[in-house]
Amino acid sequence: MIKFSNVFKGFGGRTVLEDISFLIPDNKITVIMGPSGCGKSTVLRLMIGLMRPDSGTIEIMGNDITKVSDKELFEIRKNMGMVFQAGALFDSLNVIDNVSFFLKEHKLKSKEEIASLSFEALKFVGLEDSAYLYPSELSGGMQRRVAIARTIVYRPKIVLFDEPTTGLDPHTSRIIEDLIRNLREQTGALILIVSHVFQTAFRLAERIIYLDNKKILFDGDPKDFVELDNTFVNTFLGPEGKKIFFNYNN
Ligand SMILES: Nc1ncnc2c1ncn2[C@@H]1O[C@H](COP(=O)(O)OP(=O)(O)OP(=O)(O)O)[C@@H](O)[C@H]1O
Repeated sequence: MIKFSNVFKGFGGRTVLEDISFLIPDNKITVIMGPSGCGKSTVLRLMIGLMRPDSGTIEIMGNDITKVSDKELFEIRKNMGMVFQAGALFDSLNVIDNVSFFLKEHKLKSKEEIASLSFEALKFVGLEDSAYLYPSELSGGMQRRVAIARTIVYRPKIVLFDEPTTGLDPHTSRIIEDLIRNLREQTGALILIVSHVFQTAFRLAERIIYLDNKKILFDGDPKDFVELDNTFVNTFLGPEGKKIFFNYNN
């Protein structure tokens, strides 16, 4: 469970998040949506402790991370995985070494266990035959799949995705979306996705949090979201967004 309570965050005197509160349960795929610049990435960065709020509390699995030491934060973060938008792979390492990097770096398992867990993660994303290729030899979609394998290899209980399908073609986006759904089904992990791609949001979301104008304007069922008559939401979705939702849900 992730819980934000009365969180404020600003940069250089400009407020980006104003009195944000929400609770993300373990058993649902939650998607945070909102226009560019509304603070979605800031929410993710606060969640993994990369930055601290100006005020308010952020609980991760019952621990308020705004009050813990760096060492305690590191322990809590072992339960969290973040799949970055651009994949952020190490170009000088092949696929399997990218996937096993974190486990090796922190000496979390024996050599044999690391090898077996890494191949298992690669198999999950369907790339076991690409283990010895380098990132430059992979398509954009394959790079994102490696990034997912690299995150799930240490079995985090919470997996955060920053724009997982932005810039991908519809077919590749579907592969990534199916992987995210399988991940939830097979591991029961809490999945939180930040996305402004309507297709991805509406195919995956069991719950939507909509952020705009510094506030949470909606938190609930996707069906209620598209039916909401709110000026900000109407502008964001437009007739096209609503059409996409009803295409996926009828
Ligand atoms: N480290 C920082 N220093 C100064 N301003 C920042 C910083 N991080 C974010 N901001 C500002 O905060 C606002 C929200 O940024 P953020 O990246 O969280 O938005 P976003 O919703 O993720 O946008 P996008 O969808 O375009 O990625 C923006 O105006 C951005 O310029």
